[in-house]
Amino acid sequence: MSAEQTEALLTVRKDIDRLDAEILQRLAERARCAQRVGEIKKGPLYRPEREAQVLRNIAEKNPGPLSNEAVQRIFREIMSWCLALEQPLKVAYLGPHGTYSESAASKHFGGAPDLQPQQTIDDVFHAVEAGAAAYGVVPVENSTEGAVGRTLDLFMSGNVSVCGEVSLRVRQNLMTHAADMSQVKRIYSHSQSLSQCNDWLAHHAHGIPRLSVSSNAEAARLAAEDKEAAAIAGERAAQHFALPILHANIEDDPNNTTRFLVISAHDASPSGRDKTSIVCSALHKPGAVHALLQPFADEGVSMTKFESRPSRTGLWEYVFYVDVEGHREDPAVARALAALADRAAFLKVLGSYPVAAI
Ligand SMILES: O=C(O)C(=O)C[C@]1(C(=O)O)C=C[C@@H](O)C=C1
Repeated sequence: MSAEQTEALLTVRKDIDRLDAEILQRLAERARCAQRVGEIKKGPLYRPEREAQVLRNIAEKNPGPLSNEAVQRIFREIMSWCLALEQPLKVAYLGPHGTYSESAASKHFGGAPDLQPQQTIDDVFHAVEAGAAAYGVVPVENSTEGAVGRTLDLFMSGNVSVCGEVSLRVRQNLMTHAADMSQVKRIYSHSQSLSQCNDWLAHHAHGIPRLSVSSNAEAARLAAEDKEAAAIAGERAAQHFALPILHANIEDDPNNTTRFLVISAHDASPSGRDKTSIVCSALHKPGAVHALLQPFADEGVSMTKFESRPSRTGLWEYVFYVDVEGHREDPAVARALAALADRAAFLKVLGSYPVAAI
């Protein structure tokens, strides 16, 4: 580097040091404000609707050159650590360490909460119902694989509300200590991940046995112990088990996305851009399903999801999981829900929550 370049670099770094000191002072002021809010507030300290508003506001005011996603992720962390000053959060998720559910929990709550891995989706519901964790994160649908049936069934029988959603772009990677595919004798993964990589496996791993295990993280753990094995899992699992990624992004669908819901004892207040999730059942007669959903059309409320599942109670043949745009307190949504309650054999409002901001 020339003397001139060294000089220029020193000047810019001085600016960076000065700005960092200013940011730090501002962060301290912001954290003290959050502490004051915590003293004033009644009820739960975590406010999903307020966090969504802050994140949307940040994207609107972003002057660049950092992307909206970049600044939102930074502010996600700032709020996470400010909230931790008010109250440290416990969040249960479908473990073990390294799963996509863990990534979803971090994406939604930031780095501050105590993330508690659970063995099954049932355990996540139980942890929240028993109050062992204030919040839980459960997978609900994947763009390639469809609905996660167990989660839907537990919403029907369980006693929790939905207070948030997280959308996670799911990238699958083949990770192994083997030097190349010719040395790989078996491939472990969760059955859903194996089927998300069907085409890639047919072309690059033809004839290698695929072994389905309880989670991608478990697959990575097994591959870390066996030089002839590979796992298909996310980057987080590769990092956790120090497994080299031999082939990255091997999912067949370039837009492979999993949606998670955040569960707790309460739902969220209106944020201005919300969704409401319900589960309902129609009376057993012709045209009943059409009639059931008519109130949404009448009130101009858009449906963003409709999923039917065989009822497990024996009382009704099918139950329907429906997401609509808007909060249950919005007048049009409230009227539609009241009309639906009149004609449904069964209705449970799972909760209203902000549309995922990041
Ligand atoms: O506004 C509040 O209620 C706060 O507690 C502050 C704050 C924030 O840092 O902006 C922190 C936690 C809440 O979940 C929402 C927002």
